[in-house]
Amino acid sequence: MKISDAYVIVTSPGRNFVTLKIVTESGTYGIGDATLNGREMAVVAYLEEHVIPALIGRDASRIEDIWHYLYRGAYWRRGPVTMSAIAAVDLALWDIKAKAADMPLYQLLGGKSRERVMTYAHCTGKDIESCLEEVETHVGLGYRAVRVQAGIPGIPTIYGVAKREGERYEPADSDLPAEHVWSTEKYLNHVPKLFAAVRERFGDEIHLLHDVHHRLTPIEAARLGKAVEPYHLFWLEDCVPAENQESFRLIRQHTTTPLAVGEVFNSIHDYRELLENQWIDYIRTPLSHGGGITHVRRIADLAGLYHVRTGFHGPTDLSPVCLGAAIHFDTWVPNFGIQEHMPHTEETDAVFPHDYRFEDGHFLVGEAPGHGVDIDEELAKQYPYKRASLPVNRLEDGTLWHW
Ligand SMILES: O=C(O)[C@H](O)[C@@H](O)[C@H](O)[C@H](O)CO
Ligand SMILES: [Mg+2]
Repeated sequence: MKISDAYVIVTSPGRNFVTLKIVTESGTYGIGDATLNGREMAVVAYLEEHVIPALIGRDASRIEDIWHYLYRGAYWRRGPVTMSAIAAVDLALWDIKAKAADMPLYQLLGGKSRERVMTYAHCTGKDIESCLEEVETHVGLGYRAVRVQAGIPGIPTIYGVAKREGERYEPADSDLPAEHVWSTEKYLNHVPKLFAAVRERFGDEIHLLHDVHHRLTPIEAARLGKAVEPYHLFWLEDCVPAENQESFRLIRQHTTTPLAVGEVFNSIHDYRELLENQWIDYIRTPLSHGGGITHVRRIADLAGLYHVRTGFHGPTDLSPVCLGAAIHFDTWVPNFGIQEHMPHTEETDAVFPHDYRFEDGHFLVGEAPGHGVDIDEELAKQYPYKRASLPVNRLEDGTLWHW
C-alpha cells in the first residue's frame, strides 16, 4: 500500500477549509481535515513543503510509524500548525486503512460502544428572551443538550452571538481581526440571570452548557462556577486561558460545576496535570488539531483513568471530514460524553459528501468503509480561498484581552 500521491485542497464554500488527500498505488485514497481557523495557509505550507515530500513512497498501512516520523522527525514538537498537519495525515491514513479492510472506521477502532452520539446545539440570542426562543426551537428539533450564550447589556459584540438577527454565527468574519470590547464585571453579573431564566422556562431535564471562551481569571471563574451551581450545568467551558494548568486547582476547590477544556490544546502534555489532579471533567481537543486518531485516543484513554469524558470541539470551522471521523470515534470511545454540533452550510455539505446522519439531537454513524466523508474536488474549485481572521478583544480601557 505505497503512497503514490498526496495533495492539499483549499476551498471556501462559505468559509475556508483545508483538506489533505492521500492516494495509494492501488487507487485507494483517504482524506484528512487540516483546517486551522484564521491560520489556514500556515498548515498548507507546512504540509506542502515539509510533509508531503516525505510521504511519497511510504507504506500507508504504517500509521503509527508515520505518526512518530512526523512528530519526532520534525524535531520541533507540538504546536497547532504541526499537530493539525500531522492530524490531516493521520485521518487520511485511518480512512485508507478502514477502506482497505472494507470496514467503517468505528469497527477498526474496536466497534460500537453506543447506538448514537448525543450532541449539543448552539443557542444564542442578543438578549435573554431571544436566547430562550432559540432553546425552544432546538428542544423542538430533538436536542437533549444546548449551549446557551446571550448578549450582555452594555457590551456591543459578544462571542457566540451572530452580528445580525437571523444570521449564523461565524467567528472568522473579517479580512483582518475585528476588535471587540469586553467587560468581565458586566458578564459576571449577567450570566447567572440567563441560566435562571432557562431553567425556569425549560425545567431540569435539558442539559445546559456554556462557553466562557478563556475570558476570566481563576478566582472570577470560581465565582461564576459557584453562581451557576443551582442551575446544574452539564459543563462550563474554557473558563480561563489554560496554559497554566495549575489555575484549575483554585477553580476546582470552589465549585462543583463540571469543567470542560482543551479546544485549543493539541497534545496529551497539555492535559497531564489537569487529568492527574482531577481538575476537569471533559476533554475538547478535536481530532484535526490534536494529531489525529492516533494521538487523541491516547488522551481519551488517559482521561478515562480519571473519570473524564470526551466532548469534542465541533464548530463549523472544522470540516465535515473532522466531524465524520469524530462521529466514528464517538461511537467507539468508551468514555464518551457529548459531541458539539454546529450545522455546516448546504454549500459546505455539498463539497464534502458524507454518510453520517443527524436525527433527534444525535448523530448516527454511517456504514461506508472508511470515515465516510469525501470531497467533490470539482465543486471545491468553485470556492476560492479568502483570508478571514478571528476577532481580538479589548477591555473597555483598550487593554488587549483574551478573545
Ligand atoms: O466552543 C466552540 O465551538 C469554540 O469556542 C468556537 O466557537 C471557537 O471560537 C472557534 O472554533 C474558533 O475558531
Ligand atoms: Mg469553545
